[in-house]
Parts: sequence; C-alpha cells; structure tokens
Amino acid sequence: MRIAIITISDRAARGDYEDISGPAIEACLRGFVTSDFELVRRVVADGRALVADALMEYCDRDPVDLILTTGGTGPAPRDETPEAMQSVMEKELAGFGELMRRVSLEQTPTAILSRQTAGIRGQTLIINLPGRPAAIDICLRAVFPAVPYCLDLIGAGRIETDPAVLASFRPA
Ligand SMILES: Nc1ncnc2c1ncn2[C@@H]1O[C@H](COP(=O)(O)OP(=O)(O)OP(=O)(O)O)[C@@H](O)[C@H]1O
Ligand SMILES: Nc1nc2c(c(=O)[nH]1)N[C@H]1C(S)=C(S)[C@@H](COP(=O)(O)O)O[C@H]1N2
Repeated sequence: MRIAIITISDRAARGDYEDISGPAIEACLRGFVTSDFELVRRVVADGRALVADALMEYCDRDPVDLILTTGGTGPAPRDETPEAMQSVMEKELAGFGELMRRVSLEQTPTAILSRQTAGIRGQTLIINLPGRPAAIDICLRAVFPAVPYCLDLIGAGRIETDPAVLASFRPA
C-alpha cells in the first residue's frame, strides 16, 4: 500500500510558511490505519498544470493506491486543484466532497467555499482536502470509513483501520 500526500500552496512551496497540513494528514492516518503503508510526500505551488502533473505522477509514472491533497480548492484565482482534478480523473466520486463540506459546516460557514472532490484514475483514488490545517482531521475522518472498500473496488491495495478509532465498512 502506497499513499501520496500532496500539499498544494504557493506560500508553503515558496517556504513563506511551514507546511502544517501535509504532516497533519500523516498524523491523522497513523492514528487509525493499522496495515503497513509507504508514504510519499510532495509540496507543489497552486495552478492547474503543476497540480495535474503531480497527480499524474502518482497515478501513472510512480503509482500509489491513494493520493490525499490539501489546498487549492477555494474560489481564489490561484485555486485550481478542482480544475486539475477534472483533467486527471476518469471517474468522479462526488459524495466525498458533499460529505466533507457537510461536516465542515459544523466548524465554519465558509466550508461551502471549498470545491473539494474525489475521483479515480486507473487504480488510484484521489481525495482533496482543504488547505487549512484545522480541516484535515474532520474531513479525512468523515470519508475514511468508505475508503478501504473503494480501494478494493478499483483493484488497489488493501488497507485496514483500527475499529476502536475509525471503523471502516466493507459490505458483506
Ligand atoms: N499547507 C499549509 N500549512 C499550514 N497552513 C496552511 C497550509 N495551507 C493553508 N494554510 C493556512 O490556511 C490559510 C488559508 O488557506 P489558503 O487557501 O488561503 O492558503 P494557501 O492555499 O496556502 O494560500 P497560498 O496558495 O496563497 O499560499 C492560509 O492563510 C494559511 O494560514
Ligand atoms: N473543515 C474545514 N473546511 C474548510 C475550512 C475550514 O477551516 N475547516 N476553510 C474553508 C475555506 S475558508 C476555504 S476558502 C475553502 C478552500 O480552502 P483551500 O483553498 O485552502 O483548499 O475550504 C473551506 N473548508
């Protein structure tokens, strides 16, 4: 099982601030994933071409089972993660974005500004998270119960979670 974490942020890529959201994704995963996984991590600047290239790297050239992105999902001019997703995804899984926005609304009214989604390319599942560190846990935990079965369905690697922390669901 290989998992890629891609932080998408102009300022984190320039070094204006330290990337907190990428490490927060890793910490969250380590809190409930019990099976072995290898992590690869990358920080890229915003923009459709750069983000699409990073996504294709981890779907096609150096494939992973799961890509988690953070950042670039909002309405600002440089926020183009959704546009990159549209050019890379073969199938969109709109329910992921719907659920993440629903739970995020309990935290902040600006949750509806995120255009985050998820999708499949080949045997890789891609899930977008917002850039703010505070969004990582709530969004990842909301959708993760469905992730192991989704990976089964697309022929990706098997992932197990600790049922006492985060129970994943595989229909019988
Ligand atoms: N990877 C990150 N690590 C730490 N803080 C972040 C990260 N991404 C976003 N933030 C914080 O969330 C705030 C709002 O997110 P926003 O989308 O504006 O950031 P951003 O995408 O990093 O912006 P930019 O691309 O201009 O650098 C930022 O001002 C920053 O404080
Ligand atoms: N859970 C959660 N979701 C959130 C937020 C947040 O603080 N917590 N911030 C929102 C804001 S202010 C924006 S602009 C969008 C997009 O953020 P991004 O461009 O960093 O991806 O995510 C939204 N979703």
